[in-house]
Amino acid sequence: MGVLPVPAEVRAILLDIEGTTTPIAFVQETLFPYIKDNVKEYLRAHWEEEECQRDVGLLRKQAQEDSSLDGAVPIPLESGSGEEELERVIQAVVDNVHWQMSLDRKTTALKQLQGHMWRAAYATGLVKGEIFEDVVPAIRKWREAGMKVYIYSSGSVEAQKLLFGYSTEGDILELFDGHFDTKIGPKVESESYRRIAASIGCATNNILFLTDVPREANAAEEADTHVAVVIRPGNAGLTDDEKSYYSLISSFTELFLPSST
Ligand SMILES: CSCCC(=O)C(=O)COP(=O)(O)O
Ligand SMILES: [Mg+2]
Repeated sequence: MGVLPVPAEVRAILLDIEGTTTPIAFVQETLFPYIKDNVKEYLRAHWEEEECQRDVGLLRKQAQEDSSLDGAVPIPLESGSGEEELERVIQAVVDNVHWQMSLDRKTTALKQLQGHMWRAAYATGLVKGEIFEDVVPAIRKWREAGMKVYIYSSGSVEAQKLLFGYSTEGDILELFDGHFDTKIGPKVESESYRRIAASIGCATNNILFLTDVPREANAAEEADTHVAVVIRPGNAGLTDDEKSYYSLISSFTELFLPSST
């Protein structure tokens, strides 16, 4: 087992979810198929609700921005009433969601809808958020040492709270001091890490960001945030350059806090 000393100036640990706290397989083989299989039925059942209409509005706006992309799927406005017209628009939303998911896009519009759809899957016990076994004990230790702990995922804050609120370890939301999603900015842009630091009320170099994705680590580092790349079973491989450049950990237990005994 390796040991990675945490710089003394670090006051907060910022955690990615997929590939860091949680197996990629859980997201790709459980959460995402649930959306693909249920989106049409969900839209039919919730179409008249304000939240659903807000989600569709966001998806429509995103579709307009995406109109020049290969394979993009537009979402028309409902013109008139009637079952057939409703089905036409719903089918366009379904096709748009499937298209975005085929590219694993991280748009806020897609992530908002996904978060709302997973509510029922978690609440009925169909799905439980999977978490690597080292995660909870390590976070407890960090918190005892006075560290603040935050989540930053492309998954919406609502989706994050469901995953940790209905997890294989029970409701562990109390372990986190806050949550960030793409509303603060994309994970591959350094400005997002400056905004997160401002929101936490610290300097960017008071934060250590743990992620499986080198592009995200690179963006955080550009903002002067400390980073470590997490290697978990099922994660994408790293290049030799990435392996030698980044601090790597394969378990949260490898982080060594200055005050740890
Ligand atoms: C928060 S649960 C769903 C995860 C998700 O939708 C996703 O895109 C994962 O992105 P991450 O930034 O956690 O790698
Ligand atoms: Mg990730």
